[in-house]
Amino acid sequence: MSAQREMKEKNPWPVTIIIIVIGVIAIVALVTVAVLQNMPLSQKYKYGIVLDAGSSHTALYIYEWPAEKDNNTGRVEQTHSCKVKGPGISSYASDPWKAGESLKECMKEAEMKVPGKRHHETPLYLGATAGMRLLNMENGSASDQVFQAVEGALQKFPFSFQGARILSGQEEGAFGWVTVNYLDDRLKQGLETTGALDLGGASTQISFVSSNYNGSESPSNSVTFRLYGNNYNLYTHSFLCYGKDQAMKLMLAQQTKSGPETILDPCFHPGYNETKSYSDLYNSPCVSNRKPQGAPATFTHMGRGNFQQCQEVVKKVFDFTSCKYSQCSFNGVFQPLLQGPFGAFSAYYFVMNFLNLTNTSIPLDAVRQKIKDYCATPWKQVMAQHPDVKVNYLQEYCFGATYILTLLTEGYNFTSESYSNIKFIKKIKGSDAGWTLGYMLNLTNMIPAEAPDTPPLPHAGYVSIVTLMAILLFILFLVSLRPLWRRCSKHPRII
Ligand SMILES: Nc1nc2c(ncn2[C@@H]2O[C@H](COP(=O)(O)OP(=O)(O)OP(=O)(O)O)[C@@H](O)[C@H]2O)c(=O)[nH]1
Ligand SMILES: [Ca+2]
Repeated sequence: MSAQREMKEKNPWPVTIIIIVIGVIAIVALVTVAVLQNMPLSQKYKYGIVLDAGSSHTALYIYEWPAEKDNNTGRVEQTHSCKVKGPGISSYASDPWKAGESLKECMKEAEMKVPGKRHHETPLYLGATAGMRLLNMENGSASDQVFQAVEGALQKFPFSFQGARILSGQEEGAFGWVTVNYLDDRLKQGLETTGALDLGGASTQISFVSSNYNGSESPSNSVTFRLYGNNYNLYTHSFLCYGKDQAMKLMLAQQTKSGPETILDPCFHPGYNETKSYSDLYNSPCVSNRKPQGAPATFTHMGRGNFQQCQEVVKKVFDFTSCKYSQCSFNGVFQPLLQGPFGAFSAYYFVMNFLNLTNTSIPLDAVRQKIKDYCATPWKQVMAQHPDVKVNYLQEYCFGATYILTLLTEGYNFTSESYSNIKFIKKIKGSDAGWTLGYMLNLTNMIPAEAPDTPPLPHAGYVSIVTLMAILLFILFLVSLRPLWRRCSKHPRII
């Protein structure tokens, strides 16, 4: 018995095994804690809603981003959009209450799409563009009443309403540029940026970074940003009255100067024949001062379908005569040298997509030929070929395409070479191109001025290093116990 006990006491292995077991448990516990602590929490999302109150219609966009990554990059995505039925809010000037009512259907949709528990913290913004700019110029109190009606309607929803306001042309252009470059991940990576071309119904914007522009030549066209640690000096200009619908009014005003009863319009298809009212045509501040005296109530709008002649009329809506700067686009507006790739959206896309002309590697001459053939197609044939396209859109593609080509080449000075730098786009990675996302990112401070600090190690690397260090420490600990074992085995203690 006593010999057996002596053997046990001489043998240090049971102690060693206990130490090893405790050590292994400690390592497992350490690694588990490290892994759990660093695991992303179950994904929770935050939301933001922006209403784009454009001249032709209003659209609602819902954006979503992971709750812990407000300050991070390239993570905000559009999850839903809703097109408000009816015209833009500026068209309700004589019945403002209806402007508010018109938004309710899309707002109810937003209530369903955003999880209930996030409603009260979800910011809701309404930004109005050129339609309201024109109404405000024409009749300030009517514009105030429309805003009152719209605000009243939006406040009834459970979101955090942040107000409704008119965006300046600079803001509209700059936020469109931010959207495009944010979605393309160009800002975070400090890559060459993409210019933005937006063609709305009542105004159009051009925004790009040009290395020979520092803002000094025409300060009103300059917007500076510091985003993710990079400085940007953006050139931007918004041409009020040069959106597709108002430009058409300018073009028709050219043709009705003398107050004729009939016009044979080269920008409309042969066989097109509609009676239109002079007061409707001249109802906007873009043309109201040009209304011919003593014109009849209506005119017959007939189509001729001649692209070259259409180009001639369209050119007349631009003023190329005066420029007090080193270089201009048109109407005496400064524009630096075009630079880099461009994304062209809204009506640029609608029109070019309809005509299968979104591929800009097609030579400009071939593009012109295609538009020429399309314009010359009889109206009856066009309608028969596109029975499911809204007639209001269908009748305007000939003018739309001619206007786009003229604006790009004669207006902004794109050449047959630089035309291929343009991409006609609708969406980027699932989000619509337009000013709304950039507007929300700005108002929620979601783009930091400085590049965010990133952890020096990726998650897997961090876990491996912690594990390795733990094992190493444990081995060191065992080694440090060795003299103790030796002593134990040389001088066994006998109880
Ligand atoms: N073909 C076609 N045209 C469209 C469509 N949606 C809008 N448009 C037209 O394209 C032009 C520009 O539309 P938007 O970009 O929505 O213009 P907006 O935002 O209302 O106007 P702004 O306030 O000037 O920005 C207008 O003439 C619209 O009537 C569409 O789905 N198809
Ligand atoms: Ca717009």
